[in-house]
Amino acid sequence: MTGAGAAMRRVLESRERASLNGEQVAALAELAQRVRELNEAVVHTEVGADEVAAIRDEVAALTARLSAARREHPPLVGVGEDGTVRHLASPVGGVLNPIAPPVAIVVQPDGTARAEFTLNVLYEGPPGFVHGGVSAMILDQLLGVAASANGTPGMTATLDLRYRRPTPHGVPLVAEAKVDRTEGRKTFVDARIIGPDGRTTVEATAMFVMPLR
Ligand SMILES: CCCCCCCC(=O)SCCNC(=O)CCNC(=O)[C@H](O)C(C)(C)COP(=O)(O)OP(=O)(O)OC[C@H]1O[C@@H](n2cnc3c(N)ncnc32)[C@H](O)[C@@H]1OP(=O)(O)O
Repeated sequence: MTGAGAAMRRVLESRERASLNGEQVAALAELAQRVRELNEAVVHTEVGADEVAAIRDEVAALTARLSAARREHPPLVGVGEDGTVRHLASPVGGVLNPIAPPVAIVVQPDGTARAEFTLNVLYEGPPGFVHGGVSAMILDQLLGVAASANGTPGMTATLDLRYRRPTPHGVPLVAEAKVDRTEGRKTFVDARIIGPDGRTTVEATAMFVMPLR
């Protein structure tokens, strides 16, 4: 394991996070997907007040059933040689997190972290467009994955954003991030979100710093 990977493992182990096997992850990921669909249905529903009240009570009963056995912290899956962590409950693409936008990040052979995704109305800011904070969150994660894939993971120390034009929701988007350079414990990474017309909507530059301990 690289020094960076070992350092990130120390950071995560100090949080006492459990690992799940593939079968457990798949089962909970399916549950999370059903809850995502529920979330969207809540925003769009036009059913009457009595039906809303009945559904509210059913949802409360389901929450009580799930809470019958609880972990103290959300689980993680593994730390790779480069320090890459699969954070199952991440608010960006975490398969167990029902509020996570569906952003699956893939690292390409040249080190670019890339994701193709479509955001629904749950992530709306201005009508018809993605909330700027959601774009920032997705870019922060993508930038962090690129830094990790470079063998230089760290904590976000700075995140600079330039919102060039509104990012539409309900259409396919692409986001990419790539390391520009490293200076000691600092890693500088650039990223952007690209709309369906091929034009950049948001640009970001971040500096990640590997904590000493
Ligand atoms: C694969 C998973 C991807 C995950 C992606 C998501 C990542 C996240 O969301 S991380 C959460 C958000 N970020 C945070 O909470 C970070 C909070 N801050 C910290 O933990 C610390 O301040 C940390 C680790 C950034 C730096 O702490 P520390 O190691 O003590 O840094 P320190 O020794 O003071 O500084 C190291 C260098 O970095 C510089 N630096 C540190 N912080 C900053 C900053 N905010 N701005 C500019 N420069 C900074 C210092 O000036 C110093 O530079 P030099 O070596 O040239 O003098």
